[in-house]
Amino acid sequence: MDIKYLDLLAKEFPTKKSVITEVINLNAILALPKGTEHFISDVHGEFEAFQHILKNGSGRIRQKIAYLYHDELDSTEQNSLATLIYYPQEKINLTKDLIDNDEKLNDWYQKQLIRLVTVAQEVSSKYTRSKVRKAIPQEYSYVIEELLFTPSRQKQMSGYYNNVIETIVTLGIADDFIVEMSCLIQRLTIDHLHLVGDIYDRGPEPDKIIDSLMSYHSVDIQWGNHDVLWMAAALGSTVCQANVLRISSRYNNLDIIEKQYGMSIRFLVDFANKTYPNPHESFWPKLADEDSDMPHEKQRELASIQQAMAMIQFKLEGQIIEKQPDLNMSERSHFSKIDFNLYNYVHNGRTFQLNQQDFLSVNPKNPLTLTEEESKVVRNLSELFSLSDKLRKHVDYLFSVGSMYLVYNGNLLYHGCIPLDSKGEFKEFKFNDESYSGKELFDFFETVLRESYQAYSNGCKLSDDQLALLWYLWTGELSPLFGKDKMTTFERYFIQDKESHVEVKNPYYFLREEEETCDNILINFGLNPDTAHIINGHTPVKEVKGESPIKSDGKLLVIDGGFSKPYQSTTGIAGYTLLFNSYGMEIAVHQAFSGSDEAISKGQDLISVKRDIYQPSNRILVSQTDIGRSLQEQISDLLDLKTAYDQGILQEKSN
Ligand SMILES: O=P(O)(O)OC[C@H]1O[C@](O)(COP(=O)(O)O)[C@@H](O)[C@@H]1O
Ligand SMILES: [Mn+2]
Repeated sequence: MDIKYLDLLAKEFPTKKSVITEVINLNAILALPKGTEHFISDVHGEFEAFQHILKNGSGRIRQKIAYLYHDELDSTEQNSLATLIYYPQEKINLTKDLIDNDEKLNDWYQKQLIRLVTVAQEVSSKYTRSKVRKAIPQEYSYVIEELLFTPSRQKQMSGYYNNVIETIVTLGIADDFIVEMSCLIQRLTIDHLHLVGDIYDRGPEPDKIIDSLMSYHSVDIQWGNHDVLWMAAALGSTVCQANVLRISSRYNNLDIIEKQYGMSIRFLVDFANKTYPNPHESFWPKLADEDSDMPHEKQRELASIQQAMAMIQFKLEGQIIEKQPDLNMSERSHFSKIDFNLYNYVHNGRTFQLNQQDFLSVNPKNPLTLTEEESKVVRNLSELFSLSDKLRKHVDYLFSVGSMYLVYNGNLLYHGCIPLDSKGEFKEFKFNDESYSGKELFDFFETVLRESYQAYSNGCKLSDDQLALLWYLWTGELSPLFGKDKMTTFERYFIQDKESHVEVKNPYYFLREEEETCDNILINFGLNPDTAHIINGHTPVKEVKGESPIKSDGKLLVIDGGFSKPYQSTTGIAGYTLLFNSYGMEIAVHQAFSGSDEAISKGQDLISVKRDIYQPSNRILVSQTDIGRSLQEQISDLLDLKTAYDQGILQEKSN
């Protein structure tokens, strides 16, 4: 090994003894069971449901409780302990309301504390002490360490536990202590979280999801089409900004724009009210059940905004399509194709009649040109997007932990698809005389995104190519994040005939049922098809129609979390998440989440079934993971350093 590198390493390990200690420590870590990976996708702004699944580790905590307490506690008591761990403060408050006798309450506290310590011991058992120590909150570190690290039998017998726990209750810090212990259990149950895309759109609180991810202990993100739409909007893409505003008004989520991201869009509301005061019914907002009694006038205003933004969107999209023939999307430049005398347009030899004639902001002679007022709206919006510090912070975060795909512990993770032709060959996307397919296509778009981010961070405007490609990622036929032949937004607004609304999925979505397809993909990404899995988000699994999230005999797993309330009628249940721990992989099936209040009062996890994907014959150890491989490299470097000390090439430094 390079002597310069050894010299550097020697600064951290100046003596032979310190080298040996570290080698023993790292070797011990390699022999531990692998940590639990948790995969979640398509959370679509549903913060509460997302939090619930984070808190319960997709049922993992409830499993641990069942394992520890199957003899001692019945299922209701086990649920109650689980709820305490997920929502400690709320559960304490609820209990205080129910128990008005101090003695009984103290008794309750003591019981719960002992149970929490037992669960915490169980979930910390597969980590080194040093890792657990780092996760323990400062305030009670001494007591928690004392309770966790000393053999429980011995202490239970001597009454030691009861004594410590009694003191906690007498000192009046039991509430705090329970909260800290519960958070520690949550923290230790999941070692690493993968979010397989689509944090944004449809639901009300994507910003809170990102905030909670930012404080989560270990996470990566595979960008979804909706995430990239917001990232591109933040980087100054006006066409993506128009899409974001259109979708936000469609789902009554303008508060995200105005309150959370601090953009004051009064000018847009005024413009929309004036330009489209009587919007067509197809622009009416999609409301959550709890908002269904929204006053008509407010709904009308949202529809006006949606229509005004849709018109701007279709113009800007048409402009990009005409400027960039390489996108191969001329069919999607709708306004250029409309006959504004007959209000119809011809597509594939068929004439489609439009369902409305309200094109008040469109000049039939120059249908793609923004009016002066629209230009002003676009300029103002663009400025607002560039000024939002919070959005900027969130997008910085998405770039820092996110990517188009990820290879992690021998598995391949991506949101959408690998575009294929009907024979299963990788489809080529041609742009500026270059062709990209398979992994190269993902890498190409990743570079486009990162270079655009760099340019924007340096205060530069994005190039036309960059702007075109970012928008294409959202909606283009060969976008690995989208995976359909077209996005029929225009048709759904303007054409009655439902046939025109169909979006045809890329052949990938039926070919992924076959092992050969999955093997080809895995090989293309440099993975071993005999052991690797593909983890895929994006498409709701239609369980009601008999579809399974497990494809190709378990090689590919679709884990659309089905969080999005407006889509739950399609899926039949809410959706799926995945766990990968030292015993193998299992899919958790979730029922629709009806709010944390209900979860607390009913004490239910809403996870109905677990399906095993694969179970290796032996437990998987850290040595078999990516981290394990890097620890093995560190050990080998340290052994080189030891040899250098042994042979006198380097001198030990005593301090
Ligand atoms: O139901 P909406 O809001 O009109 O959205 C439909 C659009 O969303 C998409 O399904 C994309 O969103 P997803 O990534 O969540 O599937 C498009 O294919 C479709 O045109
Ligand atoms: Mn998606």
